[in-house]
Amino acid sequence: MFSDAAGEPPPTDRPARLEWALSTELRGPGPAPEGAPVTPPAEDCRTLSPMFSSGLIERPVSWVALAGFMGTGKSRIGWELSRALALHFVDTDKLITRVVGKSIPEVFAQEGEGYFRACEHEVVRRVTRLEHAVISLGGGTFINEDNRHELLERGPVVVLWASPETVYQRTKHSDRPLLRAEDPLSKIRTLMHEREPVYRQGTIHVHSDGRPSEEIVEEIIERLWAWADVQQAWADAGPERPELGERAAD
Ligand SMILES: Nc1ncnc2c1ncn2[C@@H]1O[C@H](COP(=O)(O)OP(=O)(O)OP(=O)(O)O)[C@@H](O)[C@H]1O
Ligand SMILES: O=C(O)C1=C[C@@H](O)[C@@H](O)[C@H](O)C1
Ligand SMILES: [Mg+2]
Repeated sequence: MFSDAAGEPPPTDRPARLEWALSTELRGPGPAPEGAPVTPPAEDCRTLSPMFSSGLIERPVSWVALAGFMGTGKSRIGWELSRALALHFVDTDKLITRVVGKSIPEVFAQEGEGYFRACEHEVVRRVTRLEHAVISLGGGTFINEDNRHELLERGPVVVLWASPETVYQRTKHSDRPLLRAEDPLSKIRTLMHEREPVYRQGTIHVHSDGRPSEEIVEEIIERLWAWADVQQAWADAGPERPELGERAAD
């Protein structure tokens, strides 16, 4: 279960295991997440083109993270965005399951949510050091203040939004420990309401309700170009530039 593509067993201590999981994750795109198109773009085989870090591919950013509530599409859209931008793809939930060697429901049940959140923080520290990557976060990752600060310092964070009803439809057949309830739709509404002010602190906000993934990816790329243009204008303006706290394209 834990051998990588080369058949090597993973290391047993956690930091080395995290490095191992990151390096295998970065080796290539791996399988598409649930629901994503089965056939990747023609130029994308198991590994990215050597052009991807050479400056020959025009893209608005070389690092971006996706945040938002469960079921808003971070994993699926992140993977498709990474293919469109020819960037590596890291899904932090998936990375944690690889490092810990348990599914997320198992981690929550056997190790506790606190342990999961500690893993999440460690993973954020590592993924913010990566280059050429699209990072799909877990639904709660951006809620932690330290994580949020580190992510926003690193680059743009695109927040995906969907209505509680859409989230319910997209998650009802899967096991998300925080949505296990007699009335999952009410649980979604309550948790979303609590988290909404925090998600609003993202850089760019994109709605995913009733929209095909291609359209969402296209909008994200357009908004990232607009954001990058503003960053460039600030950089060109030199020391007289406006406050860097201001954010574009929302
Ligand atoms: N735009 C979309 N249209 C239709 N289905 C979608 C769309 N985006 C995502 N989905 C589907 O919704 C389900 C949940 O999506 P996904 O796993 O990407 O959400 P997530 O935000 O990563 O959730 P989590 O926070 O729990 O990891 C998947 O089956 C996915 O294929
Ligand atoms: O919103 C959350 O807190 C979570 C979302 C999922 O992505 C997983 O990270 C886990 O189920 C917790
Ligand atoms: Mg996900």
